[in-house]
Amino acid sequence: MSYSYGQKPPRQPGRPTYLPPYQRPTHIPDQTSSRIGVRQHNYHHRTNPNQYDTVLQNFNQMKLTEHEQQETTNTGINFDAYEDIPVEITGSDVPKPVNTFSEIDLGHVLNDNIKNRCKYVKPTPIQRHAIPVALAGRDLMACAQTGSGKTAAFCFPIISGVMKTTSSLPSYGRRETVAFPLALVLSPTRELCCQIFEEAKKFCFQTGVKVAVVYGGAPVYPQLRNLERGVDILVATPGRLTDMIERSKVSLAKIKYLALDEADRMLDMGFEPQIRKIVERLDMPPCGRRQTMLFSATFPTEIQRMASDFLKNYIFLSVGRVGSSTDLILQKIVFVEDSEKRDYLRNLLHDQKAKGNLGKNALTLIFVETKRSADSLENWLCRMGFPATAIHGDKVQFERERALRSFKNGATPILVATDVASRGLDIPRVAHVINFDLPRDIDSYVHRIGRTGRAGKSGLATAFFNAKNSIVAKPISELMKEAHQDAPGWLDQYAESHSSSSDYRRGSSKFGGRDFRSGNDGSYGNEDYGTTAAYGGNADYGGTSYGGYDDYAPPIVAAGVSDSYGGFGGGGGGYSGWD
Ligand SMILES: Nc1ncnc2c1ncn2[C@@H]1O[C@H](COP(=O)(O)OP(=O)(O)OP(=O)(O)O)[C@@H](O)[C@H]1O
Repeated sequence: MSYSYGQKPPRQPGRPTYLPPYQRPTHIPDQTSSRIGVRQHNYHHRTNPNQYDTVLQNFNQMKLTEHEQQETTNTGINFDAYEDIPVEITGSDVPKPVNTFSEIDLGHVLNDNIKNRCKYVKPTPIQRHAIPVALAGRDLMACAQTGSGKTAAFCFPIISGVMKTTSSLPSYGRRETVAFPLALVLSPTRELCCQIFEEAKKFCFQTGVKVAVVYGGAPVYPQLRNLERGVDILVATPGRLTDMIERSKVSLAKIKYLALDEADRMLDMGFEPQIRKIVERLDMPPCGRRQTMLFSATFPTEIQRMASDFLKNYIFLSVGRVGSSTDLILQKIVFVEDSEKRDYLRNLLHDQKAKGNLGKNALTLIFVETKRSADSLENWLCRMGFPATAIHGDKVQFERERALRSFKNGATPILVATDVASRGLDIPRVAHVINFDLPRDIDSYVHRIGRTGRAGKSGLATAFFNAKNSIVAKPISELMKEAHQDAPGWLDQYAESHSSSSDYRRGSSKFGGRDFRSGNDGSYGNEDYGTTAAYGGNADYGGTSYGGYDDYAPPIVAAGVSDSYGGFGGGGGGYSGWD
């Protein structure tokens, strides 16, 4: 069955036809496109007819100027966007937040780097709260919205702590055969690992602190050579790190600081055993003798409970509702059947290009579900004349890096990606995220759309929805409303029809909005975790969510991995396909 966009989709009798805001004729005349073939008269407002248009107008006012598009520094951050954000801190003896970097004793050189190299004028809310907690030596579980500066929030205290430690240690006089880092930062993907490494190097300039990186898919010898020169802070993906530890190239015996970025991903099904091995069964000092910090934008209750094994007397900090998206991202959801997605996408991209309403240098990131569909969509886009490239877990690392580079520098301003690019990547000019295929859980959606609207800038996120995506109808609708955006009425109808089914998971109140130790009774700071009713019997982390995310598939030996391990004389054994 086929129908044109804007007509009532099948099997939802009574649903008002939804017309996306950018296609509406009123208020913003130049947003209407004949290309997309919308029947404008079909649109009926549900509640407040102007609400969505107002958001769009706001977006247009906020949209990236060409100057902003080109800038690579962070002076343009819109801190006002974060000022009235709700903050929840639980735990005992919580250190006071700060308002400025100069209030924090990070040391002269690091402060200088923050100010002059990074051009950070003042700390973001997560930094204001997390840095004092970390500097006080406390363990921390921290959640804050995508693009709000979590990397610096864990890097600054670690660098500062390492600087104090290294000054009392002899400097590396010769090449070491075993590296003994003082700090370990773990991240789930190779690209994120490289990004954290680059950020950390920038922060460490002239501090004397040595940063190194190890990640899968890349030749192992250059990484080993760097380690031999000495390393204070090691940024790593778990697979390659485990391999290096088992081959006695790295020892964790001197670790004082452990940070897990995207911690919920690192501890979810399939990956938890590998993290547990690194943190609990190799030579890492135990909980209490190291400082542990976990960061993410999403933190399901069940994962919080698991993560608490790695922490001692920790502080839970959430800035913004955990798992929420920022108001800076204008979310649009359009009903498109699978068979019509490509046509819709083509028209959308043509339209975007013709109007230039996202800025001349805008980058567009398109998420699909599988590696195969990433390749296929990339090919199709290129055939249609769009400059596109693709990134996914079946590409060898060289191809992945090349694709990302050509996207970042604008040579191919369209990137088709699987979830391998959904978390953490900070690409300033991403103005539009398109969920060509919606993910099956709301957390992935939050991370994906979070590739735009970063560091106080605005962004646009469009999702193609059809009946197959009913599982996320309710959480997306809630997320949109929470971000003061109008979810279409038909989405709520899908949400209602689906909410009673057994595989529904993660309504907005369920997936870690607060410290799991708190329970529902507000008894914050309960250290004996007596209020476990908050997570007991929680079935919302059901097993259906992870199938299909091929880049995050549970451990398998990927082709690229065995290549890169050739130099070690064989496969790494148990090395996972997820970096
Ligand atoms: N205090 C600050 N002032 C200005 N810019 C900042 C500040 N802190 C961080 N940034 C910038 O904000 C951007 C987003 O930061 P970062 O990548 O750490 O976000 P994040 O919270 O880790 O996001 P995600 O959840 O997607 O991983 C980066 O470009 C970073 O340089």
